[in-house]
Amino acid sequence: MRDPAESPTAPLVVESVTKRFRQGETTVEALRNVTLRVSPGEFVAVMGASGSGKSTLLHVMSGLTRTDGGRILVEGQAISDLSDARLTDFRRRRIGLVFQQFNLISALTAIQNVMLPLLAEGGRAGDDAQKRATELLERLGLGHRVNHRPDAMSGGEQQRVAIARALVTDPAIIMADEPTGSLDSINGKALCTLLQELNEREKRAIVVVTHEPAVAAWAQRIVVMKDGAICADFRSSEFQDAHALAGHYQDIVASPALEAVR
Ligand SMILES: Nc1ncnc2c1ncn2[C@@H]1O[C@H](COP(=O)(O)OP(=O)(O)OP(=O)(O)O)[C@@H](O)[C@H]1O
Repeated sequence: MRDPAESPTAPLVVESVTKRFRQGETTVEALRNVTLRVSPGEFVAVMGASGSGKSTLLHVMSGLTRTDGGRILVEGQAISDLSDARLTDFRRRRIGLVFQQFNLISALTAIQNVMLPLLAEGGRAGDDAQKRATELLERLGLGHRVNHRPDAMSGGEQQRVAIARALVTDPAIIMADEPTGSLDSINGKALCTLLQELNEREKRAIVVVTHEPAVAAWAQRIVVMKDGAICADFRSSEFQDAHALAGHYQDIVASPALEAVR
């Protein structure tokens, strides 16, 4: 019988993943046996205190960092089985990555930044790539910024360019690491609204790492990490508002005797 965890329709499956780092004489267990399944069209927020392992989890899920044990499957593809070159190619095509610092190339215009993942592909180069990048920028309200360089754009605009770049290959999943971390509250809220629209209208699977309950409240499901393990997994709809959700999250983080839920 087929293992349901290997369903090709699951955009992301994390199976018993471990990751250790050497820090001088000691070894830090950044991820301890983490298991997580993201269903098609699901919007998941990963929360946790500083050092709990959120960024490490995002890095291994996206193939930026190799695991020490366990498996990561993106659309059924075990990314740990891929060579470095094939993993780089797979990540470019199937995973849309968004970072706190936008990570745009400053010498390139907005449209050139968005086209980059397609140009690396070769097949969709040229007019097609330009058309798709223009459409995406227009859809994200940046039609008037197509030929601007990042330093001539606001933080909110730069992050929308980064989202357009993440979407341009029509990836299986969007993964974002503190995407509102460099934005003011108005632009942060606009970014969350955009992510929610992409999730609701286009059924995009999204995983956002954040330490802010106000950001996590936009997701349907919230997993909380503590000491490298998932210690809570609940739905945001269980809470009346972001304030109530923040209270629950603080209780979880403050609780001394938590056991991993998975
Ligand atoms: N490259 C590295 N080398 C050594 N230790 C690391 C490395 N990356 C992470 N760690 C350690 O792994 C643990 C988890 O770190 P991680 O950055 O994933 O946490 P985080 O929850 O994302 O924290 P923050 O919210 O502060 O970014 C921490 O103890 C951290 O010091």
